[in-house]
Amino acid sequence: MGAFSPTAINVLRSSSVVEPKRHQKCLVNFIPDTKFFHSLRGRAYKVSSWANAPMNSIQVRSVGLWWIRRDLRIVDNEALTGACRQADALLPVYCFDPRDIQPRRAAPEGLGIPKLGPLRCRFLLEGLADVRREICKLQAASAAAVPAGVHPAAAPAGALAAEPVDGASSGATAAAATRKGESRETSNCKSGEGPAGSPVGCGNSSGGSSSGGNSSGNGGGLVIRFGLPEVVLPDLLTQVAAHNLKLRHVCLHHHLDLLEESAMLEREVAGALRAWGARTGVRVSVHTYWDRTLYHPDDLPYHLYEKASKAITPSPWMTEPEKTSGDKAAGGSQSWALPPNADRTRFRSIPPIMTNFRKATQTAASVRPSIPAPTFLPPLPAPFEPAAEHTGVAAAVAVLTGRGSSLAGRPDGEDQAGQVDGEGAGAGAGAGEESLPLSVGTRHVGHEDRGALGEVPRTVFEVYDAVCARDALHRLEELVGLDYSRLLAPLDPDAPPALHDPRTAFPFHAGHDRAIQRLRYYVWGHPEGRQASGGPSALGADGRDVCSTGSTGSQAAMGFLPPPSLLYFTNTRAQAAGVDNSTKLSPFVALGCITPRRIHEEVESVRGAAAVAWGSPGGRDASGAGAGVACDRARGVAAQQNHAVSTAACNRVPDPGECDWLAMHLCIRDFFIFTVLKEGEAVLDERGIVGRPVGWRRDREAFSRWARGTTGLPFVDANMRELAATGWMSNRGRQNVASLLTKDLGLDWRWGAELFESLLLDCDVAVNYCNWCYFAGIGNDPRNRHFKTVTQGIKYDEDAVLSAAWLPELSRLPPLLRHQPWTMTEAEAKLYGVVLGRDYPEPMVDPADHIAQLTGTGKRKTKSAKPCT
Ligand SMILES: Cc1cc2nc3c(=O)[nH]c(=O)nc-3n(C[C@H](O)[C@H](O)[C@H](O)COP(=O)(O)OP(=O)(O)OC[C@H]3O[C@@H](n4cnc5c(N)ncnc54)[C@H](O)[C@@H]3O)c2cc1C
Repeated sequence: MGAFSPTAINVLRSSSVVEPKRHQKCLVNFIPDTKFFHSLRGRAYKVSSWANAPMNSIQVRSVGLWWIRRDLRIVDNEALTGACRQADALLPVYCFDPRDIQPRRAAPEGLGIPKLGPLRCRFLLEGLADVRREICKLQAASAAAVPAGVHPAAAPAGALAAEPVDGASSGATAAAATRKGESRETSNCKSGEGPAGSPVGCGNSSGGSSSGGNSSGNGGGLVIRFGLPEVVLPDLLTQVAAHNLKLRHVCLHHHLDLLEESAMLEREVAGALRAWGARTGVRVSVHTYWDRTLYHPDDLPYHLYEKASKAITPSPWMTEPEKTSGDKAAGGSQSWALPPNADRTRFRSIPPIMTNFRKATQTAASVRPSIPAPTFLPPLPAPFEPAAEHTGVAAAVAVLTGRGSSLAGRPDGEDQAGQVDGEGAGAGAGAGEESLPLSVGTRHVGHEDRGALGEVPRTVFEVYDAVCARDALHRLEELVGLDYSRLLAPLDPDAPPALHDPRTAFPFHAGHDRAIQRLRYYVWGHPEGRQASGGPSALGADGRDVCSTGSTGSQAAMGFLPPPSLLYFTNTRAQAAGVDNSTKLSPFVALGCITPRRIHEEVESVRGAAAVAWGSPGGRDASGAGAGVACDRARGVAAQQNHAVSTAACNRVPDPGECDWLAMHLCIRDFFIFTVLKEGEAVLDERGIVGRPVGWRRDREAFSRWARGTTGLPFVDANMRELAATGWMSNRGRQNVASLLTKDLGLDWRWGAELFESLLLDCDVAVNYCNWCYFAGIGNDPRNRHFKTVTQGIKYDEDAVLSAAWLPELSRLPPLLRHQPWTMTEAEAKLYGVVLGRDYPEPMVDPADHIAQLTGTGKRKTKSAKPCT
């Protein structure tokens, strides 16, 4: 008798009593044959054979739909936590939206290159594979934690209790037991995780056969689709509704993005889901969250800004936004009618000068604490739950009916065929039970029709093909002179991640754990965050490790653990080369692998330890003492924070000032984002934030030399080639190449911004376009940012490490000549075998304009730290 006990079978049989209002759910599943009946309100329904109902699935009444955007993490994710809170099932969905990948502007006005270039696309695929793995682990752990006989959604974490398959308690037990079995199987993926952290048997990203999944990737995880979210999401819900006939409530949870283009998309998605709800009678609600900044928009000290910016006249772009009935952001204290990305008036008082913003904000606002990952994930709803064709419930159905376990359900939310009175079942979106349209179709859903989760594409080229962006990719390749198919190996979930270019300053792969590892390495000196690949920092002309403060693996093995790089942050951040000269956290932040507030938390805990070590919250006391004596205390504080501080790290406890320096940069990032919220699309406009017309040149040839790194100015060229090949460029490099493009070549700054947008691993449209506006002189910063690029190179890449790594044609030259090859004498040219104009281009602009008198090294004075005794 399969998994059902005789009692359960009796319950099943007796359940077919027709009582529409109270036992709708029973009607759906247990009326023996198709028949018409009338509800208490007089509506007539046709109900299909119960054998066709989706009996092998746990029927859910509410679904939390987590629309994953730039929040590829399960820790500190309010959208995920919200979606889990009151749902029987959780449906995490990621959409490759063609609009995020295709060009921002078509040629010839724009560059016609993909917004999402291949390097960041690859980083995104890694991030997706990582979050999928994390979800999968948590799903497995949640299923394993559910006691037999309890629907997983009824387990802790506040999920609403959901009923198991109607009346079939032992059936539910069987289902739960099956889930347990599955979870055991899938939880193997934890221990079986390969060296790359790749999933094994967890619905792996290749979609290949694995112990926990099937070929459609139904071993758990998230749904991955190509298409417009406003179309994809309702379609998925239609599938869910077809298999969950008791579905009453769908709650969409997502983080907000920036700019009007995103606000519009979010409105469209909410509208499409509400329309779907109106058609199907399922109540739809929408909850939005904000995670883009360190400080939450609700917490900013607007009153202080008002004071600071009394004299400011609004820019010509500042118009009142149309008031719409936006969704109130969930999560407590939202006191605004519109979400932040749709309400520019709210940010009117954000000071135009960054220092004013930073000082007021850091003085008066506090950072919200991060939130942990949910301890429990509701299961995926049918038909996306792990394959259950052979589960106890399905087997019992087959036995009872004498038929196979083929399924039927609502084939399509729009199909109201069973509603013979023609009354719109969904007329009352948000209506209660009575308006739920009952099962109508008799379409048999075979195995091949089960919801496939979808796979993480193995190559970036699959992504471009799927969204018709191959031509755009070719244009990019032509522009930068690279063939990305040679640079980017496919993602292999069963192998360690492909090696980066050994010259890269960003030798990291996406993922939350990797972001945390990097953060802890940087601020605490945790050795596991040290990367094997040293980047150009290891390539100093004299063999010296110029910027990196880390140790090699063998040094670590000998007990020489690295001091935290944070110790040197103020000194090294401005440097143009090196892995550890700066945190390298921006790509993780941009993709949402980690939040700025999580970084801030770690920095604050270091500050706690540092303040103790230095004997004062402000850092070193006047005598310069205070370090060594307090190392033990520092260790104690760190231990309380669950950090093992290495002896070497303890010997070099950072001055709290270093912590301030890092926190300040996170605040600078906020400034750009809030400026964009204030100024809106103006940051994308040719005339920029201040609305100033400038006659930008549109010389393709000149732009192409800049993009390929053949301007003849080695510091600029090395940076541009590094960007094209690795997706990374230091802040120093970005400033110099932007200055050359806008101030010396006078080329349209938006071309530069578009190329950066496509190539940067850390591209954030607000930060990128705002920075470009500033360099183009059309931001609202009064400073004229015109750089002497040759001098800058000598100052911030003293040993010409970058040119050595990226300009092989100059690598034979000594550092000073690598910075200024045009100064070679004939004898030197002969000696080194380099002819300007043949091996390396003549400078596009007069190099004399790029040389200033050097006034120092440009490096801050290194603070000495006393070792522990
Ligand atoms: C023309 C131009 C374009 C830029 N485009 C981007 C972009 O698309 N995305 C992006 O994140 N940064 C951008 N930046 C800012 C800056 O270059 C990078 O944030 C920084 O280089 C990232 O390296 P890091 O993580 O090691 O930063 P660190 O120096 O270690 O700083 C820590 C964090 O502070 C923030 N931060 C530091 N400097 C800045 C800054 N100038 N502006 C904003 N945030 C900052 C970042 O989140 C960074 O991760 C741009 C700068 C310029 C000049």
